[in-house]
Amino acid sequence: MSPAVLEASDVGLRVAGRAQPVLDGVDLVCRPGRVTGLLGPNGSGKTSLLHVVAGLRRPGAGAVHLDGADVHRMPARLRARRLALVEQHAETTLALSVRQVVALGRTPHRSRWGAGPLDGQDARAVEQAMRLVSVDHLADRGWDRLSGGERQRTQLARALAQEPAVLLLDEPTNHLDLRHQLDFLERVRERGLTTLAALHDLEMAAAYCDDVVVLREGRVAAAGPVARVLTPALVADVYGVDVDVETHPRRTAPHVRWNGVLATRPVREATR
Ligand SMILES: Nc1ncnc2c1ncn2[C@@H]1O[C@H](COP(=O)(O)OP(=O)(O)OP(=O)(O)O)[C@@H](O)[C@H]1O
Repeated sequence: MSPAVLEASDVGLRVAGRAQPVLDGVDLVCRPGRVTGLLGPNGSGKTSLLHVVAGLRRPGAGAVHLDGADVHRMPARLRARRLALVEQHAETTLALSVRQVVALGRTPHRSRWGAGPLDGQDARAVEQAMRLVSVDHLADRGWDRLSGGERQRTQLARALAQEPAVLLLDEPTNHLDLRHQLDFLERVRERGLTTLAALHDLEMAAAYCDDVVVLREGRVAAAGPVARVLTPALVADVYGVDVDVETHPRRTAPHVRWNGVLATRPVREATR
């Protein structure tokens, strides 16, 4: 499926029992085929925004459009064909094999009565997705027996098997070792899908994102091309951390080197 434009405009979200909005006036544009990093401290609203953008949570204000169509008015099946979300925690006690978990990604493409074995394009998409993120050797293993990193890669394979136009990733590399982190983000980039990925690692964001959106307390603190936005001043202001942003000697992307927590500026926790 060709990459799409994903736009959120003036999105607001409130939850019962919390005085401050979780999201407030959030604007976001994810351009076709580009990787957009969603950054911000703990509790700044990244997961909530991904859930709104994925159509799982309805915003109290504003709207999300995918190629001009309102995501929250799309039939669920169509939305599931176009948007794939890889959640931060993929816990399950289901006794499914890795292949069966990846095959769940084909559900929105199959007929409602197609519960039997996959064939044709469905089977090809599952095998290709497992190969792409190197879980094909685990295909017959029980999903509940996998390590955290193997699970995370299996969830990416499920999302890729879905053949979406937009890939939404919530801290996709938090269980992965360094090699698999780099490999994972490389594979995501290679797919050329419109991607929105919540990331904590600023160095990874600098290396793999084209654009970033930085949230603070549910609002957009900065947005734009990574090299323009990810500056020492922004990181000091939003995270309360002293960093240098340099030209990497061997890569073209900027390189973020942290020096320590800024003593003079306590990190603001989101008001809970
Ligand atoms: N259903 C809810 N009920 C109450 N508070 C909520 C709810 N959903 C989100 N919040 C609050 O909204 C804020 C944003 O949460 P969210 O999980 O979106 O942040 P995040 O940026 O993804 O955080 P982290 O980096 O820690 O994963 C938090 O303070 C959270 O406690």
